[in-house]
Amino acid sequence: FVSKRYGKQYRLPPGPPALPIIGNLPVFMTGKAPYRVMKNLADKYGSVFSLKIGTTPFVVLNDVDSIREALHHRSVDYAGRPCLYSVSLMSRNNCDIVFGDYTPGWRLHRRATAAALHKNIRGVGCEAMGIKITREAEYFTQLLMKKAGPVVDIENELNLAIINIISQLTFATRYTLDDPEYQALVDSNQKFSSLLKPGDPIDVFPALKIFPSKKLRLVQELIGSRDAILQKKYDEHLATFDPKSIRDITDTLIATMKESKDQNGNDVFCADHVVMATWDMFLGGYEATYKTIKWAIAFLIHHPEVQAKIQSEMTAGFGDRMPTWEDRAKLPYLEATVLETLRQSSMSSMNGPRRTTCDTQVKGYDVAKDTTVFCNLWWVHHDPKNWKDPMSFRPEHFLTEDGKVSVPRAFLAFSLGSRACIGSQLALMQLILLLGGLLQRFNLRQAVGEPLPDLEPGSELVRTVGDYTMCLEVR
Ligand code: HEM
Repeated sequence: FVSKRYGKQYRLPPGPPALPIIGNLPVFMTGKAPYRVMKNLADKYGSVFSLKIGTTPFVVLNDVDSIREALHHRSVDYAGRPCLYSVSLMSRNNCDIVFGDYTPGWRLHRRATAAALHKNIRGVGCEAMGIKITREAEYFTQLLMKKAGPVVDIENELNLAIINIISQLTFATRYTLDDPEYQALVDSNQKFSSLLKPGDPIDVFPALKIFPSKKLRLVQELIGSRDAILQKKYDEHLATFDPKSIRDITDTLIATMKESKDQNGNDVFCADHVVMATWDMFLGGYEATYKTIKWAIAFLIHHPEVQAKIQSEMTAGFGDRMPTWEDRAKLPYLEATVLETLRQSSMSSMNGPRRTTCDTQVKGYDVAKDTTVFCNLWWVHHDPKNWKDPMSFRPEHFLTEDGKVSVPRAFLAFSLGSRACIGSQLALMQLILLLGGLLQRFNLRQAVGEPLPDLEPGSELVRTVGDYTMCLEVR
């Protein structure tokens, strides 16, 4: 595993032999979930190993120490994103945060968007997000009251609650279930995430873009339907913008856009950056949170004893009213249940792909500039070296003996370093307040005559629990 370049010796991570042209692409074609395949390769080659997909080099990190070293201690070295052709189309040539590469312009964009998000969460010049989410939890449970019964599907109501939280934050707008704009927003978000598949031929061999393909047609259709909403919202905000009355994140970002100039007086933050940041709010804020709550409810149906503990905690803390963000300190068991859901589900199983921005190292191995790096968060969250009884759903993984919340260093659901999730606080607020509100009003039980939710997801990179129904018992 020692290679020589320009007379210098490099110690490269080991890995399976690669075929000409396609490299190790066949390892992704077994039908097995990629994070399981990576764990099996780690057993054979060690927790840091390398692969090639087409001609692109990949390094996969499978243990908490190497991930912390790379993403935290060498944060900037690992802060790039690989540029995928399909993604650059969707993100207006990488003008967004999630997919954009690590450049001075991107850093400004991320800083401005994170600042806008935190101002709106705290409620600087507008109502704080905690209040909005508690109110949304109230609407959510009122809609469910009409549906309670032995076999209930809550998908539509849950979708609506989360879209409404994100669209209040982003556009100061709420929807009803029958609003066509709401339906279009849900459809375009769900279809976009289904297009983000690793190893797609168009991304491995971008020269294929000259041939018509179903994927590219779908990407173009979805860009059209997404922009019909996001661009329209931006145009409306710009036309009515008043710096003395900031309504939401879009206004906060428009204010930043109007102020941002580089040393030569050129604009460095344009309309595309604002529109793509609003897309990021939906990509992260809606999709990830929706999928995690769906996981949480599935685990809770399997574990009525966990529901009972959360309900007693709420009764002891503040009676039978809806929980607020100020109640968080009184709800350690609920918070631990949310963290355990994030660990067990490991929705973002391999983290976002990173690109090395320079020649660097990890665990004593050399990693060349422009290597794509994946982190096997699923395995770190299930490795018995890190967790006692890792396959069981136990909120106690996140509690000290005296019942206080404690987050172990192997918990990486929101990633680490200069590209860590900017929405982790908002995500926790949504998860704690929506789940708390739901359990305050209902017991969640196995649907009568139906199986328990299936907790084994398919083989996709984004681990998603399948659809299920439940028995919703009013308390
Ligand atoms: C349960 C909910 C969520 C989970 C599990 C989650 C997890 C993650 C993960 C693993 C990353 C990848 C970071 C990396 O590449 O290292 C990420 C990135 C990101 N998340 Fe979240 N996230 C959630 C909710 C949110 C919310 C609510 C927002 C905003 C409203 C958000 C916005 C973002 C953005 C903008 C990025 C890109 C950061 C960058 O590339 O610099 N996320 N998230």
